[in-house]
Amino acid sequence: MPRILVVYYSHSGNTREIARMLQDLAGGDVFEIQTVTPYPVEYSAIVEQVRKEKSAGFKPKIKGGFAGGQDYDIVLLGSPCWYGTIATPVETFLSEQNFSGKTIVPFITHGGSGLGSAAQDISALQPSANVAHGKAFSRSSMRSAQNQKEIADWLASFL
Ligand SMILES: Cc1cc2nc3c(=O)[nH]c(=O)nc-3n(C[C@H](O)[C@H](O)[C@H](O)COP(=O)(O)O)c2cc1C
Repeated sequence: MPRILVVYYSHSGNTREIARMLQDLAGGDVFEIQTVTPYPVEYSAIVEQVRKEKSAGFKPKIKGGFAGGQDYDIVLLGSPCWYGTIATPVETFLSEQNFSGKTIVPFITHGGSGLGSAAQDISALQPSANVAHGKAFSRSSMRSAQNQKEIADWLASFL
């Protein structure tokens, strides 16, 4: 049985919900990435703040507490889609960890963009990991029973 880590960042709860479903089905450990300074709750405020941060190349500081990158075989890595890719706190996390030789499977919740460039951008930050294509979850349909079956089938395809 592979050793599984579910690690994710979630601002408004969607990615957290998928992370919980994955952990229920696949088992393993869970780690939630949290920023030191929380982002504003209001949607237009966070969208504007992140837009400015990205154009300035700013990476938010995250809370510590995870040091076990080499303890797992499969890392299910969850993020909201922010501007067509993984959220900046996930970029910070990846830039601080070592998942070389490990398999990273992205799962992304989004409002219409799908996976965007998540897999390529994760590979750029963890060049020695095997990064799978991953799975996108639309925030409007992620709670459907159909989706729950899809999640179980998707996990069964690589576990
Ligand atoms: C800063 C920011 C940027 C976003 N950019 C995109 C985007 O480029 N494409 C998209 O489909 N959704 C985008 N969204 C919507 C989120 O991906 C979507 O609501 C996601 O499910 C939120 O996940 P969470 O509840 O785990 O934070 C953006 C949301 C935020 C806050």
